[in-house]
Amino acid sequence: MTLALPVTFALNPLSMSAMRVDTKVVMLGKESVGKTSLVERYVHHRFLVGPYQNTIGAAFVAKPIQVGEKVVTLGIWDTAGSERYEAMSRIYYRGARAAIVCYDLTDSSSFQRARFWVKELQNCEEHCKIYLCGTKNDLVQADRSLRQIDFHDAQDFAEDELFQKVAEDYNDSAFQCMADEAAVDLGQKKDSYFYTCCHNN
Ligand SMILES: Nc1nc2c(ncn2[C@@H]2O[C@H](COP(=O)(O)OP(=O)(O)OP(=O)(O)O)[C@@H](O)[C@H]2O)c(=O)[nH]1
Repeated sequence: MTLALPVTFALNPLSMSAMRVDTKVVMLGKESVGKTSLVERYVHHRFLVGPYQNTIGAAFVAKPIQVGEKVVTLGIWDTAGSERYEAMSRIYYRGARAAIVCYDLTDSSSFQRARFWVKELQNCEEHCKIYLCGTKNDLVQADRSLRQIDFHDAQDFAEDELFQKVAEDYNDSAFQCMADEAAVDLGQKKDSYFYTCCHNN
């Protein structure tokens, strides 16, 4: 089966409403962690060498992906990592069903920034699944002393958040039971998960 070619844009999210995508995915993380490179690598099978060019605002790419018998088209928003664009990034993650929060394995401050985005998403986008992604693994493989975020710290963070989520969901559902008895509609239940992965260009 053939897939349509991906389409890339750098424009306003509101103007994308005409394009049919099955689900919205947002890339978040500190500047220079490698969000654009990750998307480029996956969508266009290339790794751009040369001077680093920071993303301004955000870039959009629609990527059809074969999943069993179906084709699922992801609408991927690659946001700018610079704190200067933080307010804009909030616009781009709105309504996202998945967020890939990236941190650079060789930059501890990028992990702090990843924590910031995770908290933000948990507070503001309750139906968004969160995927934590450590980048630049090739640098760590070449020189282990470059690693600034221990694998277990990242794993602990994901697991702590996971169990925190379980407790919160339990609390919500217990509260919902009580509220149901009192015939109060509390809306939809929270749905948030963590995944960890390592990216190696
Ligand atoms: N060695 C190595 N370098 C990488 C990797 N990913 C990205 N880079 C480099 O890191 C720099 C930043 O990469 P980008 O993909 O532009 O980072 P970004 O997160 O999109 O940055 P912003 O647009 O500022 O948010 C570039 O010079 C890339 O070549 C990787 O996996 N390994």
